[in-house]
Amino acid sequence: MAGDPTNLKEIEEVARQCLPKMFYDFFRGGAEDEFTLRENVDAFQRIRINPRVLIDVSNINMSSSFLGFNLSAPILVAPTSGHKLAHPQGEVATARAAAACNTIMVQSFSSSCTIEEVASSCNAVRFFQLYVYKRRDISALLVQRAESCGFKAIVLTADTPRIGRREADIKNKMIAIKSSNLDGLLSYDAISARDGGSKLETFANETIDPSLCWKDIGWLKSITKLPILIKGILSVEDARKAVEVGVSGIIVSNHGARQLDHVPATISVLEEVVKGIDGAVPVLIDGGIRRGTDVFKSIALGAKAVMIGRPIIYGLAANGEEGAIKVIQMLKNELELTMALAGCPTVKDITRSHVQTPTDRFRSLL
Ligand SMILES: Cc1cc2nc3c(=O)[nH]c(=O)nc-3n(C[C@H](O)[C@H](O)[C@H](O)COP(=O)(O)O)c2cc1C
Ligand SMILES: CC(C)CC(=O)C(=O)O
Repeated sequence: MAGDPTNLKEIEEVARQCLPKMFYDFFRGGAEDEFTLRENVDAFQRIRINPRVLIDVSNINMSSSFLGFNLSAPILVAPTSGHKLAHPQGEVATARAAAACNTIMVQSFSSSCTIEEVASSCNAVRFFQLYVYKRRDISALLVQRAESCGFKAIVLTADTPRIGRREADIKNKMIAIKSSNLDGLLSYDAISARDGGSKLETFANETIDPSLCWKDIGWLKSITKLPILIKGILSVEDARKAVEVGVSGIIVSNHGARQLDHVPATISVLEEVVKGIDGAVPVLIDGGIRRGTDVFKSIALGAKAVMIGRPIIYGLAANGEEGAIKVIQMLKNELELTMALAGCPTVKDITRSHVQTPTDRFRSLL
């Protein structure tokens, strides 16, 4: 890879140089002032690791599982739209990278490659992320296609009744990402012909159903047998509701800070969400995970595993499937070293006492 990057930040820089400005800005950007975008990363840096010594760390085992599926490490690929804007092979390259690393990819509803193309590209466990459209028949059809193509879970994104205000996309007049999944079902022509603003925003707001609410989980359950995860939970109240309606897992996420600015960094609410549901279902987290130490901190605060969004796209842009593999491998290598240096030979050995949060420091002063 150009410049031989040694960390995810440097891969982002290679990607920036490869990508047209409109697409780099779309991938990188957050909502409005990007306060939460910075917080997602900064909040990890306010957490300290408490290492333990004189523990045999000659063998580090990062293997983990989620919903009964084995993972080589507790790191999954988050759903992100439009991978062909990053690389001509799009999500097929991403899926192969996830498979090569023995992890799970969540394919976006707004993917450039179809559900069927991704399913036939490799033999790996895949989940499907769902947006519920005003045209429920379209969303139902995509769920059925995913189920018949062997996807193993539906990830319902709950934080996008409308798209957040992403000012770079507005300035750049961002195109509406063409999702092949919608070929023959919806036309982009009317939107492409419009002037001004982000066409992605116009398209999303015209299609996504803002009336989606808790009772609709019943509808989703009626059309699929797959386990359902809810993505976009930031409060204990909503996490409890998700458990009440019978989901199989929760994803603490603020959509990579692309929806509502000034919501908390995901890592700062993880622990209360996990405690609030008392282990009823497993909890994943995404947002700002850029180092193996971030994965370690997330596990210590109760996540079953993490998901990564932008870094995968940057890897793809920099070097296709190999680039995405490099991203996952880098994080895995960093996690492995972190576990060794912190005295944790297995993922189960990572406990709450291995980290110190700002709240812990405040309490110790009282
Ligand atoms: C370019 C981009 C596209 C995204 N597309 C989707 C999407 O289609 N569906 C979804 O649920 N989340 C989407 N997300 C949010 C991610 O799933 C994830 O929550 C976020 O990227 C995690 O933060 P990180 O990028 O800091 O790792 C997208 C994020 C980015 C950056
Ligand atoms: C089509 C969009 C809503 C995709 C998305 O989730 C994002 O860009 O964050």
